[in-house]
Amino acid sequence: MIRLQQLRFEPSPFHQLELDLQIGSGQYAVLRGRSGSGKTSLLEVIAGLRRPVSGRVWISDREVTQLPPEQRGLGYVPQDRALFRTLTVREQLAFGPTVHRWPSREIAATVAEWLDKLGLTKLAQRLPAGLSGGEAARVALGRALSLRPAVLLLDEPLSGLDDESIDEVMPHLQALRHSRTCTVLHITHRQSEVLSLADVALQLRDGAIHVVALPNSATENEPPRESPAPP
Ligand SMILES: Nc1ncnc2c1ncn2[C@@H]1O[C@H](COP(=O)(O)OP(=O)(O)OP(=O)(O)O)[C@@H](O)[C@H]1O
Repeated sequence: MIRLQQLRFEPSPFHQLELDLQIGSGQYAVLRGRSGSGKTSLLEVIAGLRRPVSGRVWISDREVTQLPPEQRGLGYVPQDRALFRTLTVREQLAFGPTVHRWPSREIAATVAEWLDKLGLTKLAQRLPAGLSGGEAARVALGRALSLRPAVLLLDEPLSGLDDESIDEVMPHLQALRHSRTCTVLHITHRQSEVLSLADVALQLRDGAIHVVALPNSATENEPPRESPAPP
């Protein structure tokens, strides 16, 4: 669950806004907004990388507004993916659990699980420089998921990918949606990603987060289990 209460943040003009939002546990929310509307800044506030001017951030029934990023229980895939240049694919996935001092057997098991789920096992020894765009996107996803976060923040996870690479990554995002194992907030410019993935479609516009109606095709089999609070 992600809950934002009367959230105001820098840079200007966003410090004049008060954003309210609730995304229910296990829901996959897709947020659109014009370039420069503040989507990345909002994700950074939720992740703890940018301090809000005022307001509160809740993750899974726990207020995290004052907590550093690593104590918030979330995974974050930044827009540029920011893979570690000198770490292999296996080491990227092991990074979070290692920093959090998981037992080595548990680290090995979770890394093996995510390498397998994301189709990365054969690439485990590769460095990021040797990866295609679709492979790098899957590694960034695996690095964020290996800590089993309650909340996953995805900043344009398919940006810069050609159609074939999108087809390669999309099934993993859809599997994540259907697994209901974590609450996802996914930023995009593309309506196609809303239609393929969203339980909840949101738009950042005129200083507020609006809930956008989804065509039946996106929800016909699986209606959202909980509606976000009205903005
Ligand atoms: N550290 C900063 N200092 C000053 N201005 C900033 C800073 N970071 C972002 N901005 C500005 O805030 C505005 C919102 O940026 P942000 O990256 O959050 O928008 P966005 O909706 O994610 O855009 P895009 O879709 O193009 O990625 C932009 O005008 C940007 O130039």
